[in-house]
Amino acid sequence: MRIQDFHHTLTALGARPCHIGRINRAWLQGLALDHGTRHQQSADYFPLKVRQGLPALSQQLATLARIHTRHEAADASQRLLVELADGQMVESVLLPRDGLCVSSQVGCAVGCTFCMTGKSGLLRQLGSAEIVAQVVLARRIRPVKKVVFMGMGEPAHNLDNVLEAIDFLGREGNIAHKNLVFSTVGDPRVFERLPAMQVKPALALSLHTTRDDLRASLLPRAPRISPAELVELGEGYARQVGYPIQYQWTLLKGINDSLQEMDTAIALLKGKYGVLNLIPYNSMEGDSFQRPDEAHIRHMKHYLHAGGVLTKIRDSAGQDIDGGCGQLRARAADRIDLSRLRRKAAGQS
Ligand SMILES: C[S@@+](CC[C@H](N)C(=O)[O-])C[C@H]1O[C@@H](n2cnc3c(N)ncnc32)[C@H](O)[C@@H]1O
Ligand code: SF4
Repeated sequence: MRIQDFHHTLTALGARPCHIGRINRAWLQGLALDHGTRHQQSADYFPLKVRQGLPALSQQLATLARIHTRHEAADASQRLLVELADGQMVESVLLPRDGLCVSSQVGCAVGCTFCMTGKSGLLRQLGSAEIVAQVVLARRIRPVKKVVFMGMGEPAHNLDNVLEAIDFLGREGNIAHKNLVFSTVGDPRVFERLPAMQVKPALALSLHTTRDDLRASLLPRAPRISPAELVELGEGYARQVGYPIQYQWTLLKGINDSLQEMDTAIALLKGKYGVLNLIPYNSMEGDSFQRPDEAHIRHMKHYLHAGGVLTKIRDSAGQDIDGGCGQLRARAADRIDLSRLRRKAAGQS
């Protein structure tokens, strides 16, 4: 379901923009849709037909997403396995300091070799209302002031829904535009659409290496844009919006953690309006990748810093609870007959 469908239904019931605005804000705060204010009860505010239609609409929104399981981690993050109306599952992660990581797709077509979400391929897109519903669920647990699109899926492959959700959260959801973070492997459409948005999100570019050939093998179905070109495009966007690009670098031992790689990263990123996030690989069962040793990761950070690149080490949240993107879902899917969900996604009975 898209947010615009929700709004069309309200308009058909006779709701005016001011009514729709109030209903939006109630939904986004996790309150009842007919929530009144201290000064004005809903009966005095909404037209009768709107009031009569709200219970059915509330029911529809409530079934968009519900918490299947909740896992609290030692680092104050919480992973939510969220069940959608058709039984598909996605992950949302409540991050420390009022952040939330949301999913934009069930599965992902890019197929990064180190990512659990990529293993299933794309099962289906999330509607914009399903993306926002993850924020609503999280807000019932604790405040959310930052939303990062770093959960399951490639936002650039579901642009209309993701941008609609960003616009809605930025206008009505009380979230600063720079606190909406669009994370992508990079796609020409991103650099056409984002600069034209009224709500311009911050951008995270999943770079992982400066080498074209290595990037092509790690991210097999990402658009073929060279790392140098990606950085140039990212720099243009960062200068336009006034907030830095976050370059993501999932650290894989012996693959993209050499000092030679760091030297080329310095050559590419020094002087750029960005920050490099080193994300130590979060291991999946039965794979061949490893994260580099702690001492090497710290050395890399200092080396990059000394070379003039602002660098941070970012562990995936909730290391003790299947912290890698897609791992919770994968475990649950082992238990709930994945093939049935695949048939459902393909529209077969
Ligand atoms: C899951 S992706 C979702 C957003 C988008 N598809 C992207 O790649 O930027 C968010 C980030 O998680 C990282 N990631 C995926 N699997 C990981 C793993 N096993 N360990 C560490 N980081 C991982 C990716 O490299 C990416 O930077
Ligand atoms: S890292 Fe991002 S683009 Fe790659 S498979 Fe995972 S979700 Fe998709």
